[in-house]
Amino acid sequence: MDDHGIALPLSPALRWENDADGPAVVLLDQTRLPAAETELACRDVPALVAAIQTLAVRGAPLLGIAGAYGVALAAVRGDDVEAAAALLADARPTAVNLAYGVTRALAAYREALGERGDLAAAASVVLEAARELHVEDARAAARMAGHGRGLLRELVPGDGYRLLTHCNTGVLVSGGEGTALGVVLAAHRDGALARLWIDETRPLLQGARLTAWEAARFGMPHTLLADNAAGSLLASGQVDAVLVGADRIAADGSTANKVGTYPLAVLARHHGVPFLVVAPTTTVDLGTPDGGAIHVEQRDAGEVTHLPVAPRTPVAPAGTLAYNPAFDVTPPELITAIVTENGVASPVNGKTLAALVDAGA
Ligand SMILES: CSC[C@H]1O[C@H](OP(=O)(O)O)[C@H](O)[C@@H]1O
Repeated sequence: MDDHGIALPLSPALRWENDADGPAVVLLDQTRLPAAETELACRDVPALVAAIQTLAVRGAPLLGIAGAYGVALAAVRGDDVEAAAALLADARPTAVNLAYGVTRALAAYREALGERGDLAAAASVVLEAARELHVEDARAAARMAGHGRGLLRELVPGDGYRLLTHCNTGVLVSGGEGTALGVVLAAHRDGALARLWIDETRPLLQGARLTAWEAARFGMPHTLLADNAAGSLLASGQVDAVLVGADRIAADGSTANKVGTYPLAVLARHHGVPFLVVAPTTTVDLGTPDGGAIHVEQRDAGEVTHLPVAPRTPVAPAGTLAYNPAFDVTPPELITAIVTENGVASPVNGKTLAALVDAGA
């Protein structure tokens, strides 16, 4: 429930548990989807860090929530909370939300400990801080969906939207119903979604494995495509808008998102198709001035040379070198609008973006 007593749809991707086996951050293991829906109970911070690094839990807003619960897990266990927070914040570099969630939880812990000097009391305070972030993100997801559906009504004549998305941005990245896919879901619930085109999103196939799984669960009309087919699809006139998420939005509106987003933005601009980024203001990092200052995570070559699902069949000869940036950066001039829980920034620039961040302060 949110603070107005309104039932908020909380994501199935992550929950806190403290049962006979002790405290745990319980995840829907995203490395096993779509073949299996299995839970992964992280009972200490090293296990949660490993889950973050293997993308058992992933997606910027959800990483922030996981990081905050990780600090709470260390506190409840009586571990070194400062050391645990450092491990969590460094688990993945690009999504600003992870460091944000960890920092916010750690600040709550430090304040409580300073005031009361009581570890148990501080542990309950930081757990409540994690829960607050969780609900805030679910509320932000609902508000982004509202702003996004309004923008689509302005941009796309009639109903029957044909929307293209990249990677995965639904319940599996959120405390609630997601970012970009949350907007698509709202359009679907309005009866306005004719087709969701899903980029498979090499190399880890978040689109094929996760977005198609979410679209099927919600009954959305959807079609999967190889990333390389997006250009001819846009050229064919079958896409009314492209919607993507974000991992870090710099102060000038430059946006880091899953690799393949930047070429999609160039294609969308070339074909005159609106390109929308949907992200909560916790993904905006006014301390990072522009795209060149964003640290893009480089990941293991094995993710490119092997399929991402068991038995991880090699698709290249042994010893093949691979270039595997997890993200790329789209400049603000290629982005039609950034949709946040506080409203829409368009044109995308430092002024319109800062106004949305300030609106939530
Ligand atoms: C809206 S957060 C989802 C965002 O995170 C994904 O990256 P990863 O799967 O590596 O966590 C991708 O960039 C999505 O757009």
